[in-house]
Amino acid sequence: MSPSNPELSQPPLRVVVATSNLGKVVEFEEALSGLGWQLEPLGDYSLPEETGSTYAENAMIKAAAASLHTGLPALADDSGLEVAALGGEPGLYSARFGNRKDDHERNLYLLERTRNVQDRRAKFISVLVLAYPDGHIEEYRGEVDGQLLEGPRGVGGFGYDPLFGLPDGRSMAQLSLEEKRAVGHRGKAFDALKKAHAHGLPPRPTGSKVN
Ligand SMILES: O=c1[nH]cnc2c1ncn2[C@@H]1O[C@H](COP(=O)(O)OP(=O)(O)O)[C@@H](O)[C@H]1O
Ligand SMILES: [Mg+2]
Repeated sequence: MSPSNPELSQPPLRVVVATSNLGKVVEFEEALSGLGWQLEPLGDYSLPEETGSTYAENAMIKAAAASLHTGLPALADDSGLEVAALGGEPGLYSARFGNRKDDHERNLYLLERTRNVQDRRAKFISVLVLAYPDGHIEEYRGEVDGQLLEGPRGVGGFGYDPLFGLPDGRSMAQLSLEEKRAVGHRGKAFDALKKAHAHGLPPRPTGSKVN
């Protein structure tokens, strides 16, 4: 390591993971290992309500609030499942679909709502927002197409993963963390983020844009 290289002499970029969803925390850590960032937990801080009308707005609300609270850059994800036969439901409201209380109940409700439905097309969408304390925002999006299964398969992942079928016949819950990152919506959004931050990018100078 040459001390004359300013990038290598920078301390690691500290980034707050602005989610209280444990499934997402695991995926953030796995996906970002290798970037050299120091990921900081959200701690006791409660994120504001998702009052936006798009995934990007919701992710921005969460990331900006966490960044303001901590004085550090903060990374948030807003994501959802869109089922073609339900006109894109649950979409933005995936986390509270049918007012069901947990992932298991929401999956049962989804199966109920799609019983005897022939068109099983579904897609997962993730939007990641990295917000800096000075108000600068970066946004990355990823999507994956699949088929709603007739019943749950697999025990990995979280949320609707056991009901989300991939072209190879497996459900998203049957993939390892690495496999889900390679084909999944959040993994694709992370790929875009990592591409923009390749070369061990140091904290961005105020006012300039990274992507
Ligand atoms: O990778 C995924 N697999 C399965 N379900 C997911 C995935 N990503 C998001 N979801 C579902 O969509 C919901 C999106 O939640 P949202 O991003 O609004 O807030 P959350 O971080 O509070 O859960 C999750 O609670 C989960 O049910
Ligand atoms: Mg949401």
